[in-house]
Amino acid sequence: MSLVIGLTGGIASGKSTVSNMFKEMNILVIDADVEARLAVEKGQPAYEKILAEFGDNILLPNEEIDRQKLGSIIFHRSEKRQLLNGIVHPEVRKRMKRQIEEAKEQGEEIVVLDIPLLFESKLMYMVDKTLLVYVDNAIQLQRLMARNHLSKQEAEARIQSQMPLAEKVGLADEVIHNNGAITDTKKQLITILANWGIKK
Ligand SMILES: Nc1ncnc2c1ncn2[C@@H]1O[C@H](COP(=O)(O)OP(=O)(O)OP(=O)(O)O)[C@@H](O)[C@H]1O
Repeated sequence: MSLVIGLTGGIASGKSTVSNMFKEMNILVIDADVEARLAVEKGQPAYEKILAEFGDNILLPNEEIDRQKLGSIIFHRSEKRQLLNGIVHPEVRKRMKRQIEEAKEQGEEIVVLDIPLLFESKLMYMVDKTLLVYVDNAIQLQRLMARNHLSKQEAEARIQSQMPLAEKVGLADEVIHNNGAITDTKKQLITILANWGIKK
């Protein structure tokens, strides 16, 4: 069998926590955020395109793209954000597809794609099953404030800029409720995998 699982959630909902559980089970995880970083490295197709659009003042002294600077440029300018996404997203999709193919060739039966914006970017076609890591809003707020040292207001603003987790619940094949202890989260994961025919 071969199964591609799309893992998603919201900010600080517990995606990395669940992704680490997959890795501990020796299941390959492809991380969209990592691929997005690699896709804009010097020498990659997106690099020259970004320079052509944004100019070389977005470069660091080592000629790599200053992603923070780029982030601040696109933060308040949606047309620039769309332009950048139009360059980077197709490359990320290509990289992930290539890795899925390579993994299958090497006999991997299960591959996880960790994609924070799986539903927003409508990438469901890339996976066989979708798995959402859900937390209640109050816990999400607490964990985000603690992890990123944010005020309540800052954390709320970040959560509110995303598609509500409650809305994502309706789109996912399976949901892990990550409100409780990590051990409980792990149990839910094992049950879901068993439902999908995967024994770990
Ligand atoms: N069940 C849990 N109990 C207690 N703390 C948890 C639990 N799950 C996750 N956390 C903590 O909550 C924070 C957010 O979890 P994690 O980093 O896994 O989320 P994420 O969805 O990957 O976040 P992001 O997409 O924002 O990087 C982390 O500090 C993590 O250690």
